[in-house]
Amino acid sequence: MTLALGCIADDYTGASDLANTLTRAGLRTVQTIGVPADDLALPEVDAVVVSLKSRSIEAGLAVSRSRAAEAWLRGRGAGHVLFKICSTFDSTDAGNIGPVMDALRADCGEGAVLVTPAFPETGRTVYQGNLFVGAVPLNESPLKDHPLNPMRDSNLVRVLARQSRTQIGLVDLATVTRGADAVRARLAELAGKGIGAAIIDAVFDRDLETIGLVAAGHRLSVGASGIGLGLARALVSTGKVKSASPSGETGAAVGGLAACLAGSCSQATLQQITNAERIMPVLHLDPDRIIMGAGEVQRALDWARPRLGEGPVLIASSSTPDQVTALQARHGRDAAGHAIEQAMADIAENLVKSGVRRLIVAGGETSGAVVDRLKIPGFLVGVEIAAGVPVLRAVGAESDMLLALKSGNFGGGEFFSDALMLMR
Ligand SMILES: Nc1ncnc2c1ncn2[C@@H]1O[C@H](COP(=O)(O)OP(=O)(O)O)[C@@H](O)[C@H]1O
Ligand SMILES: O=C(O)[C@@H](O)C(=O)COP(=O)(O)O
Repeated sequence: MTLALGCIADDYTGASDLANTLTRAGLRTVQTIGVPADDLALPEVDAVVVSLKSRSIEAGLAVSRSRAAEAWLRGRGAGHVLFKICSTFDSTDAGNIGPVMDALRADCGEGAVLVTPAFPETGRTVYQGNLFVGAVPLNESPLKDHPLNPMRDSNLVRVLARQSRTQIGLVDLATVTRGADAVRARLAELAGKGIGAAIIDAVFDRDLETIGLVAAGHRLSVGASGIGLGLARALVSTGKVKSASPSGETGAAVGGLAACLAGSCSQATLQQITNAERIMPVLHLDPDRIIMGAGEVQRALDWARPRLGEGPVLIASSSTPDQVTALQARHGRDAAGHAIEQAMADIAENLVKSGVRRLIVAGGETSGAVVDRLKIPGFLVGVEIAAGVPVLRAVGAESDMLLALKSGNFGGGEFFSDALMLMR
């Protein structure tokens, strides 16, 4: 297998979002959990997305895991590696976008790396280096209240400069609009000044196509699914990949019981949970009791098991920004996040033992904890439920399962019922 494109995603929902985008753009794509074991049977593909849970861990660990993934991808022929980050640039001043980018850049000897989280299909656009989420700048969006990485600066040149050892430049929209040669000239100018990375503006998919054409001639890029779209279209239009029509199939129906877990506290997920109350039983966990180890997991299982035979259930730890802040003040941000993620993983593991084979998880870190606990080594990408969220079929796992890993911010108001309709 010689890969046309190698990808390293810093969380699992982000990885399935990218795998979905690449698949829809005609690349045969598989999503792996971590660096694949030698004996994992992978189909013949154009792109592999290695999913890491490295967005919110210590920067040194994120770097070493990302480099291991890069080595594996380059070893399979990937000339270009995309480091997939969140479309809302989720990170802190300690990292991990800057440190990982610096390390991958040093490994491949890249001049100036193109960086953009733009993903217009989901309302993420970048202008003059400022990230917009829908109609508002990042720092006015719900991401200002993210439980792990509150985003309070919209200027990505500044944000990335605080995390990286290299200077950060800007390739503005006027340059992108003039086309690929203008972008190449600007990048060369920045690299000549010793600037190691540039935020590049993008508002429409056509901007990402221009960026993809340029990036495909480089060894490394950093961004969200939008730049993945640009790269995929460039690989197809230049004949490096023969476009495969996305089958949208994940094989035979798996049947079995269905459940939903929500650990995301995003505004979108909170609304989706409220709407789900109309169509399925919903249990709201008590986060304090989870952290104190007070039997909350057992309470959830005792609640869920008798109901599962009747139809899907939803178990949520999610709370409003004020409640999240208060909980973190009582227990600490990392301790609270970790304990709740592990409780979700405990619940998922036991639900699968009870026969759940169709599982929807809302939240990137939450999905990471759940998928790790279920020891799923990889996924095939199926139909799209909502922009950035496909149905996934587990490969190489103990149980034949369908999953949907939803980024906290993605999906329409009826996401849970939309997903269940497509997961048979
Ligand atoms: N009620 C709560 N209070 C505080 N933190 C919570 C609560 N519920 C979940 N969390 C934590 O918040 C984080 C949410 O992150 P994540 O799952 O990545 O969601 P998103 O996709 O919205 O970023 C996780 O670490 C999760 O354990
Ligand atoms: O790019 C995106 O927005 C998503 O693919 C993503 O990374 C989601 O992260 P979470 O919101 O933490 O799930």
